Amino acid sequence: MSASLAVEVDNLTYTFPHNDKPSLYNIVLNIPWNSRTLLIGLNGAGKSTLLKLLSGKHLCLNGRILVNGLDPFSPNSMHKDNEDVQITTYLGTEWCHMSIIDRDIGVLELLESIGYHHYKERGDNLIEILEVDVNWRMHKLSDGQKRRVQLVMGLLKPFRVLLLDEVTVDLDVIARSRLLTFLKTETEVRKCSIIYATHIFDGLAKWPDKIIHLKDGAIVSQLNYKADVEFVNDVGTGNTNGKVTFHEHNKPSVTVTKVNSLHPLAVAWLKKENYKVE
Ligand SMILES: Nc1ncnc2c1ncn2[C@@H]1O[C@H](COP(=O)(O)OP(=O)(O)OP(=O)(O)O)[C@@H](O)[C@H]1O
Repeated sequence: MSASLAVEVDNLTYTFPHNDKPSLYNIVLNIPWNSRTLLIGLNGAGKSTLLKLLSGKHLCLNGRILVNGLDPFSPNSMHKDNEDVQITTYLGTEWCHMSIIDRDIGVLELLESIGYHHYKERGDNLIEILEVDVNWRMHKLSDGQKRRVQLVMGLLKPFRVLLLDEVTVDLDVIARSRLLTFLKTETEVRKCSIIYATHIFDGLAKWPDKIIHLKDGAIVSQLNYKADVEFVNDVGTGNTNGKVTFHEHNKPSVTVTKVNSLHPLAVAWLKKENYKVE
């Protein structure tokens, strides 16, 4: 089945049972294939609720949601398509807290239990990117190492639509940057799209195609990244915290001055971790 858009949402309003107020209002979204969308918003803005609805975790009663042309709540949407690709992969909070990751179990055993042999080439690529050692035992790992194993597991099967709800908080900057590069390449080389909700913007300057700002359950702004956003040097003011200027009738419609950040230093240090300690 071939859907012309990765995700289509029309007039979606969602209220949790026993809540008075909707958590999402009148959401309209058209996400094309081969795209990367960032969701930005304060705590409680509705990012997770939107991703959960797209993943079929909640039933949408008001409005229409199609992911790969299918209602995500219908059982058909869970099936793989004929290229052995999972329609939706949702990596969010509950997934982060799965109990298996704290058990006394080896990484290889864990991966084999979810089809490592079937997806061996992709699995080995992810293992290398996320620097996972298949001989590790889960209960002896740090939080970040556990998350890296989990990401290998979560991404082992190719997806059509990946919904990421801030799952990179535990990763060091190198692992995060390699993961983001892997995901970007995925959307460039095969038919798939990613929607990523995050509060961490370091290293994302060249990543998205689209940025969506959610506020109190509503989409209040959207930018098509390439056309709308330009990074400029801040000449003369000495401002190092960054300045954003909105231009009403121009393209790009937003200019962002380059900012001072410790992110490049952290990347440089961690990339050459094989220093000898004196
Ligand atoms: N299970 C639930 N039952 C009732 N209300 C909920 C539930 N989950 C979320 N909400 C409400 O829905 C609104 C949106 O929450 P949501 O978790 O989508 O925000 P978010 O943008 O993901 O926030 P954060 O950045 O903190 O993760 C909030 O007002 C929240 O209180």
